[in-house]
Amino acid sequence: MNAKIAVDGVTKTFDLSGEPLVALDDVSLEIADNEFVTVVGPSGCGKSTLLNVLAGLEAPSAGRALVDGVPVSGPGPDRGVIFQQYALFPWLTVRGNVEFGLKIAGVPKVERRSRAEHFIDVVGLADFADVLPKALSGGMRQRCAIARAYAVNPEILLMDEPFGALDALTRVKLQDQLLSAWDRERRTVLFITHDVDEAVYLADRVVVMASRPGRIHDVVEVDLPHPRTEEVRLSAEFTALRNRVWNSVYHQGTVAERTP
Ligand SMILES: Nc1ncnc2c1ncn2[C@@H]1O[C@H](COP(=O)(O)OP(=O)(O)OP(=O)(O)O)[C@@H](O)[C@H]1O
Repeated sequence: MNAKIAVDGVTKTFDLSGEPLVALDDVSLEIADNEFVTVVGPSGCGKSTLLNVLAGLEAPSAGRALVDGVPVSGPGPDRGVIFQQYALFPWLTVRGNVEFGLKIAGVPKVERRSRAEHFIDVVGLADFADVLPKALSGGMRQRCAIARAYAVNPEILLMDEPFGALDALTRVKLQDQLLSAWDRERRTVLFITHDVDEAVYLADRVVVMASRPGRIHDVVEVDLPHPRTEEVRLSAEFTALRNRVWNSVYHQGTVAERTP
């Protein structure tokens, strides 16, 4: 595989009140250019730590994270990060928030405006461009955060449970919007979730992690067709994959015991 992202034997140990805590134990993973990979696993298995290492927010204790073959040494404009809590500036409008990253990147005003407009439209917020975040619903705020991340044109999107705080209906809508944005503007995506359905619906590949120590337990290829639609979501193929991932997440002991 021509890897866009490579995680090469990454171990991350934290100091927990004087005791070492192995959050990631010798984790290796390759993600191809424009691939959509989701990560699921029990609480505390190291999903966010893995994402933070790739974002350059945490340094590995051993091993390396590489982007285009270059070791990650800190955050960079090639990687857009979206967290569960939409970190919008409350004093800026939707347009102002989306333009902010472009301003920092030194993009001239006219281009800033047209790029922001384009991505606000992509996430379906055109009618709310001049509204402050306090007047938006949770789902709209998260769409604004996604537009902001997309606008700076990062090659990689690192998303840490971006829809975790939303109700089920909004979540499904945002999954569809994210996928249609991804169909139009392909990116390499690493997307963390607790939701097995979400993991399967969005992904080309689902990585299942296990805890204590945090490690990769299973990798499931998702060969469902694109565009993903309600028909795909309700198909027998989707259900079979979902059951497979569910068993891998919730019956890890059983699977491991069967492995010689
Ligand atoms: N800064 C830190 N200092 C000490 N321990 C940490 C730190 N960050 C994470 N940990 C520990 O590392 C382990 C993995 O945490 P991480 O947040 O990566 O898991 P997670 O799979 O994302 O969990 P969740 O699904 O609950 O968000 C946990 O046991 C956590 O307590």
